[in-house]
Amino acid sequence: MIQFGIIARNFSSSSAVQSAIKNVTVIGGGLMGSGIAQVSAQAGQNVTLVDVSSDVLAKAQKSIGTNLGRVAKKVYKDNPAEGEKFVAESLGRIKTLTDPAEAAKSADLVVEAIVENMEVKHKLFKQLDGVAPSHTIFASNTSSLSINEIASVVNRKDKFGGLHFFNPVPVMKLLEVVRGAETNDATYQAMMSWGKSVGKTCITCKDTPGFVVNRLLVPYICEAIRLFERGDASARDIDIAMKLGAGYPMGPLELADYVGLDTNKFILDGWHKKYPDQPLFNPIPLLDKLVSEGKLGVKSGEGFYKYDKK
Ligand SMILES: C[C@H](O)CC(=O)SCCNC(=O)CCNC(=O)[C@H](O)C(C)(C)COP(=O)(O)OP(=O)(O)OC[C@H]1O[C@@H](n2cnc3c(N)ncnc32)[C@H](O)[C@@H]1OP(=O)(O)O
Ligand SMILES: NC(=O)c1ccc[n+]([C@@H]2O[C@H](COP(=O)([O-])OP(=O)(O)OC[C@H]3O[C@@H](n4cnc5c(N)ncnc54)[C@H](O)[C@@H]3O)[C@@H](O)[C@H]2O)c1
Repeated sequence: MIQFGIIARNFSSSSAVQSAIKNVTVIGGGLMGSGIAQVSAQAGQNVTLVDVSSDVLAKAQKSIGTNLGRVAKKVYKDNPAEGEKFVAESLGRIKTLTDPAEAAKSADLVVEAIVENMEVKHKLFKQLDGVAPSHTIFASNTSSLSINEIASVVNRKDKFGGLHFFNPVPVMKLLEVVRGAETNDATYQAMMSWGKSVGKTCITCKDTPGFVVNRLLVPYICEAIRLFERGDASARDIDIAMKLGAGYPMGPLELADYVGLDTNKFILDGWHKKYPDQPLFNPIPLLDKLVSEGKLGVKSGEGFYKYDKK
């Protein structure tokens, strides 16, 4: 029910926050990009969703339609015709393209949600910097990479920041707004208002590893894996403990499976390489083993638990 509140706020005219940003280009049509496109379109913005794969774009449009339907069913439960109109209009605001450069030409804001790889992100932003209008703000949804390092390849460093959403995007209420070393006040303010306009509660973060949430969440998940690895408690009991004893919606091992064990490992390895003296970032043999066996969590059908393959 709490989730419902925030979804409704996305497009309720009485509480909607206005943003000067009207045209948003979301690059990467996977799990996060499709969610970011959805909440933007729900909030009345013109969205261009870009992916290198047209199959991914078709899948994204389908899942956005399904998720908008979920929203409509709840918000317009007494007025199904209005609900259908809401879904059709929101979907109508999303166009899809496979060429990021073309999509950036008309953007006020570009939100990048592509693969978590510095080189690939650099290549993309370098290309976009040459074609996007000078007023266009660039933002990355990176989970664990440095915003300053991503921004290092563009000229518009003052118009570059982080917009870190959480999975599932339509449900999770937080947006971390990351100020890089050179992000100027106007860009920061524009990112904050845009975040509010898409229904999120925004917090301000510095460009430190994991910002706020992942800096706390990743070591917490890792400690749970280590606890399980030592044989101190079963996976089920660890998860029950944190749900019933600490009020978390998911236990840490369920959450690790949900986020993806490969993603957890990628973040940990990256931080370990950069900060070898921080014991919280040390590699975890059990995590390495599960990933090497292809046990990546929900998406692969098995991690700490078994799942029906999607
Ligand atoms: C690693 C990265 O950088 C950062 C991250 O993203 S870290 C991960 C952050 N995410 C979390 O911590 C998630 C923790 N888990 C949760 O909050 C909840 O378990 C959950 C929201 C995922 C699911 O909630 P749960 O009550 O178990 O399931 P369910 O009843 O199916 O869903 C609750 C609501 O969310 C909606 N929902 C669930 N999954 C959804 C999805 N993928 N898309 C859209 N809506 C969804 C449901 O429709 C339902 O809406 P309602 O309450 O209005 O009816
Ligand atoms: N999954 C999460 O829980 C989560 C949460 C917050 C932030 N993030 C971050 O968001 C980003 C995306 O994560 P995701 O889980 O959505 O990944 P994903 O694999 O679901 O989607 C990434 C998409 O980007 C596309 N892509 C790759 N290179 C591209 C390019 N050059 N141009 C256009 N499209 C390209 C891929 O085809 C793929 O569809 C990553 O930086 C990740 O760290 C992920």
